[in-house]
Amino acid sequence: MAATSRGTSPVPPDVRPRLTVLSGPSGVGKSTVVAHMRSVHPEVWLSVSATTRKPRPGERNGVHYFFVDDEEFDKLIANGELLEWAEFAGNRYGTPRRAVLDRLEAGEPVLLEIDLQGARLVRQSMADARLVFLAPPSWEELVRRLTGRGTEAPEVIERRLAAAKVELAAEAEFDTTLVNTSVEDVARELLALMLQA
Ligand SMILES: Nc1nc2c(ncn2[C@@H]2O[C@H](COP(=O)(O)OP(=O)(O)O)[C@@H](O)[C@H]2O)c(=O)[nH]1
Ligand SMILES: Nc1ncnc2c1ncn2[C@@H]1O[C@H](COP(=O)(O)OP(=O)(O)O)[C@@H](O)[C@H]1O
Repeated sequence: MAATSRGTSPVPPDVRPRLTVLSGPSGVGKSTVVAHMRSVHPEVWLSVSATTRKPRPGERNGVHYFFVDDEEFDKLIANGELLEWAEFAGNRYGTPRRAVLDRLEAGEPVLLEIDLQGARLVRQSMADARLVFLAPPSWEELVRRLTGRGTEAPEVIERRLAAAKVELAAEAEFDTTLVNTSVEDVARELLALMLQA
């Protein structure tokens, strides 16, 4: 079982953890980097978003996302249960508010993996959040990764690449950029950032 008790937390006692937001274009490797970091440090907590997107093969409800329909998503918004939400490439995604605030109040580092619009909303509502941009080594490599993943139809890939152009242009809004050349290196750097005061 994953270690979750405070005793196994990687947070040094004198550090007050902040909210870290990891963003970057579709296909850059956000999920891969986060999965690697959590395989090495299972005690690091990652917010699980709600989405109206259909699950991909292997994705599990409550683990990768909370998969909901449009009506349920409307209710989450109406009840104020989302810290932020955005529409991305035809689906809606949102961060459940309560779980994030509980973790921060408990003094644990919190990681959100969300899109550019969500990152901007978090910056507005939580001024001390740390925004980390995950960049591809090159545009060609981003196209290769998104296409090579093989999870989206060609027209969905086109929408995501169009969104990627917008996202890449927003890099300067972030506090830090990490270039995803080596998954292991980036995962280590991301954890180090999360544990910084
Ligand atoms: N604003 C916002 N974006 C999210 C949330 N959860 C996931 N996303 C983003 O939605 C986009 C699409 O996610 P997904 O369909 O899983 O595709 P993938 O990230 O390319 O594998 C990505 O940029 C995610 O980071 C959320 O709760 N809020
Ligand atoms: N550093 C890397 N080098 C090579 N391929 C990578 C790297 N990081 C991720 N990938 C691959 O790129 C594809 C997209 O990664 P994924 O984590 O799904 O991206 P995102 O979550 O940002 O959409 C996957 O096939 C993944 O295996």
